Amino acid sequence: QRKSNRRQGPSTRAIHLGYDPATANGALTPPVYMTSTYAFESVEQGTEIFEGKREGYIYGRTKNPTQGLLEERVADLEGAEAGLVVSSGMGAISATLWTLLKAGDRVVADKILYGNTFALLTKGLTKFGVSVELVDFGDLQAVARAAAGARVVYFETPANPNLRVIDIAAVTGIARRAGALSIVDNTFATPILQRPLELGADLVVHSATKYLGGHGDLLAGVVVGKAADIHAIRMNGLRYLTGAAVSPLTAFLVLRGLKTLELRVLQHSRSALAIAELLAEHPGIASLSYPGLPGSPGHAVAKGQMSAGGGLIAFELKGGYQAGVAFMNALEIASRAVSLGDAETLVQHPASMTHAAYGAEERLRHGISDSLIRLSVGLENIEDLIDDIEAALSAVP
Ligand SMILES: C/C=C(/N=C/c1c(COP(=O)(O)O)cnc(C)c1O)C(=O)O
Repeated sequence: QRKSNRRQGPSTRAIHLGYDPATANGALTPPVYMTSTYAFESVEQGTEIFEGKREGYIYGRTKNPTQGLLEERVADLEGAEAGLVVSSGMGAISATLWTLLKAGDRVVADKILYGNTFALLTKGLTKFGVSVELVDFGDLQAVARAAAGARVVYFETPANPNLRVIDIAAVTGIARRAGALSIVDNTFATPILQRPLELGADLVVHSATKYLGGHGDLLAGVVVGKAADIHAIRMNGLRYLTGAAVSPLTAFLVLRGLKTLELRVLQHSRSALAIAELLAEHPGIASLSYPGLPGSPGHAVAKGQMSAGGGLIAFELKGGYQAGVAFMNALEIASRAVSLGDAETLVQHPASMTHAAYGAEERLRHGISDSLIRLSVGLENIEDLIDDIEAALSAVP
């Protein structure tokens, strides 16, 4: 019997919750159920499971024991009743939105989103009669005006790619008062640094491809929230709207990633802060955005909802686009690659890569400049990263 009934920390829960080796021949790590279907003891048993009268597994597109343990652990980390894991972040976002929305509904979303989320909203949902209104979520009056009559209010914070920070409690409060559901994409911060459900959000989505998996070796997506909502997204959004089922092997790899999530996110944050401080002092930097840095645009709001700044930094060089390209091409440890949250440091050019879906005019209107650089700070030793960045900065003509 434990001395205190204190709640265990996130790492302890991410490593131990919901699995007892005694249930699997003593295997310390959970089995990977590589099966597409499940045998019933009798027709009657199968019928009862289909009817939902009896717990059980039917077919790999909706449920799997390895996936289920991961869903339990991610939901626990986010403080959610339930979770659903699918095959990519876009799979989680589309399964969620297709389940909640029908023709005639309206979505209010922040203007700064991952490029393909922007495309799903503006080019995907609108084809089926859903209207989408992009609003500056920094202007709470504008959000309140737009949220009236909306079905969903959707945003990322910190947002991809310029690390814009949005006040979760303020925006989710506006959504609730308007009778709209609020959905927050928590990919950049992770539940280690911020838990939007505790701040009023109804649903949280993740690209588990990023920090949750943490090793650049998989694609997966997550949505967590109330059990009834997650059940509906599983049985509609996953089962027949998207079919975006995750591989049990991938679920096992994300389970493995979760064991070090806290360690990694705190290390990413320490290294990113050290690099942000270096860039803030560098004469060649024109603009810098890092939620954990005093003076950075979203720092005041970030301090109220994030326990550290995370691993992403967005900045521009004084020489604009050309200087940015020269800098990125001169890096030797950082890889020129999209994605983020990997052990490897990654650098990319949003305007021509992750946010090309916006188009040049929309990018400018939404504050994604052609000279913006997005840096995902990895787990390499910080001295090596600083040497690499300083050398690349001095290589800029
Ligand atoms: C190449 C991918 C990048 N991002 C993706 C992403 C997704 C979509 O997640 P999947 O890629 O479908 O797992 C959802 N939500 C956020 C905040 C994201 O950044 C990238 O920016 O570099």
